[in-house]
Amino acid sequence: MTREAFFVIEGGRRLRGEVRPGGNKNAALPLIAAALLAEEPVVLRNVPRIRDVRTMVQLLSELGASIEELDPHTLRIDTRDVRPRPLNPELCRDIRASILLAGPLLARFGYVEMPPPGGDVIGRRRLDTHFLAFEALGARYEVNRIFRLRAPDRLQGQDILLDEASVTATENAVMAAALARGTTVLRNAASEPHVQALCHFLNRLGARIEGIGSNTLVIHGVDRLGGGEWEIESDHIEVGSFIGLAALIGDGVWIRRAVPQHLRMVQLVYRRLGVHFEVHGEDIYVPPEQPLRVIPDIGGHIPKIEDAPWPGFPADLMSIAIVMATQAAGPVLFHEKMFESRLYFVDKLIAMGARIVLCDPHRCLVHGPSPLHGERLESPDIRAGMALVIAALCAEGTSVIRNIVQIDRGYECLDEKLRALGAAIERVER
Ligand SMILES: CC(=O)N[C@H]1[C@@H](OP(=O)(O)OP(=O)(O)OC[C@H]2O[C@@H](n3ccc(=O)[nH]c3=O)[C@H](O)[C@@H]2O)O[C@H](CO)[C@@H](O)[C@@H]1O
Ligand SMILES: C=C(OP(=O)(O)O)C(=O)O
Repeated sequence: MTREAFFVIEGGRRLRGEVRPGGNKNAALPLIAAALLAEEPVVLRNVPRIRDVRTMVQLLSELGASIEELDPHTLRIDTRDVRPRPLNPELCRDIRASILLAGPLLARFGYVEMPPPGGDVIGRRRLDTHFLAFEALGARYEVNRIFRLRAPDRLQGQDILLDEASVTATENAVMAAALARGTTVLRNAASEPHVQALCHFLNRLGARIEGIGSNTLVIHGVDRLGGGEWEIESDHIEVGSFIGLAALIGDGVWIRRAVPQHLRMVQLVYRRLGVHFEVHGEDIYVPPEQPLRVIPDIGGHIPKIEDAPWPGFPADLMSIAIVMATQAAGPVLFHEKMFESRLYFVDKLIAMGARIVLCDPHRCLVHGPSPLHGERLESPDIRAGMALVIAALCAEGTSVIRNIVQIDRGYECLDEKLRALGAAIERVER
C-alpha cells in the first residue's frame, strides 16, 4: 500500500533567521536533458533534490545513461552508452519536463518516440510550439497517443518564429539546433533565467549560441559537444515564495544566495502590496513589521497584477502573490494570463476566510486584510501548494495539507527549512 504524506501546520508563529533556497528546478531539468547531447561526461552542481529531478534522472538512466551522485547536490552524467529505447510512459506522465528529451534525442539519433508529458494540472498545456520548431528544423512528426519525430538527415538550421515564447519549446529548439547543420535564428524565444542557463551551459560544452537573454537567439550548429561543469543558480521562484512568507509573518528573515538579479520585476510587483525587501550583495533581507497595504495606481485606481513571459512577473509566483494580497489592506486584481486553471485554488483560501472574488478562470479580485483560520486542504499543484503552506502558517489554528507530493516536486526539504525559521510544521506519513 502506498503511504500518503501530509503537512500538519500550526499557524501564527513568527519566523526569524536565514534560509538557503535550492537550485532552480526549471534549470536543472533542461540541463539534465542537455547532457544527452554531450559526447563526454558533464557535471552539474547545486542540483535540487526534488521529485521532478529524480524522475528526470530515472528517465535518463533507463535510456542507458550512467549517473553518479558525487555529493547530495552534484551529478556526473555520462550519456555515451545511451541508445534509442522506448521511454517509460509513467515517468513521462509524471513531469512536464519529459518533453525536453525530444530535442536532444532527435538531434542525436534522428528519431524519437515518446509518450506525452505530464506536469502541473494548471490548464491545458499546448505543445504546438515544440512541433513547430522541430518541423522547421526538418523533422517530420506524427502525434497520436505517442509522439513520433523523424529526421533521418541531420537537422537543418532555419529562421524560425515561435508562435509563443514558450519556455520548454525554446529549450527544445535550442538543444535541437545546437547540433543542426548551419545557423538557426530563433525569434520570439523565451528568455527566463533557466533558458539563459541552458544556453550558457551548451556554450560551455562547445555550442555557439548568441543573443542569450534576448528574444532572438542565433544558434550556429556544431558537429559535436564535449563535456563540462555547471553550477545551477538558486531557484528565483523559491526565493520569491520565501520573500512572500517573510513579509507576512517574518521577524527579520535573510535569504542567502538569492539571485537578486532575477528579482527585479518581483520587487516592483511586490511593492504594489506594500512588501519591501533589501538586497545585500547576493543575499536578500526581508525586514519585520511591513505595513502590508495595496498601493493604488496613480489617480487612486485599483492596481492589477498579471503574469507574462520574462522579464514579466513569473506565472509561477501568481499563487504566492495572491496569498500575500489576502493580508494586505485594499483591493487588487490578479489577471493570470498564461494558465487557464491556476486560479481555482483560491476557493481553498476563501474557505480559510480570505475575501476573494473569482471573476472568471483568469481573474480574481482580492480584498484584504482578512484573518485566516486553519483548514483541511489539498495541494492542487506545486505553487498553489506552497501558497497554501504560507496561508496555513499565517492562519489561526491547525491546518492539514494533503497531496504534498505536489510541493515535493519543486521545493527541497521545505518543512525542514521552515522549522529552522521557527515554523510549526510537521510531515506526517501514513
Ligand atoms: C519545466 C518548466 O520549465 N516549466 C515551466 C515552463 O512551462 P512550459 O514550458 O510548459 O510553459 P510555456 O512557456 O510553454 O507556457 C506556459 C503558458 O503560458 C502561455 N503562454 C506562453 C508564452 C506566451 O508568450 N504567451 C502565453 O500565453 C502558454 O500558452 C501556456 O499556457 O514555463 C512556464 C511559464 O513560465 C512555467 O509556469 C513552468 O513552471
Ligand atoms: C508549472 C510548474 O512546473 P511544470 O511545468 O514542471 O509542471 C511550476 O514549476 O510551477
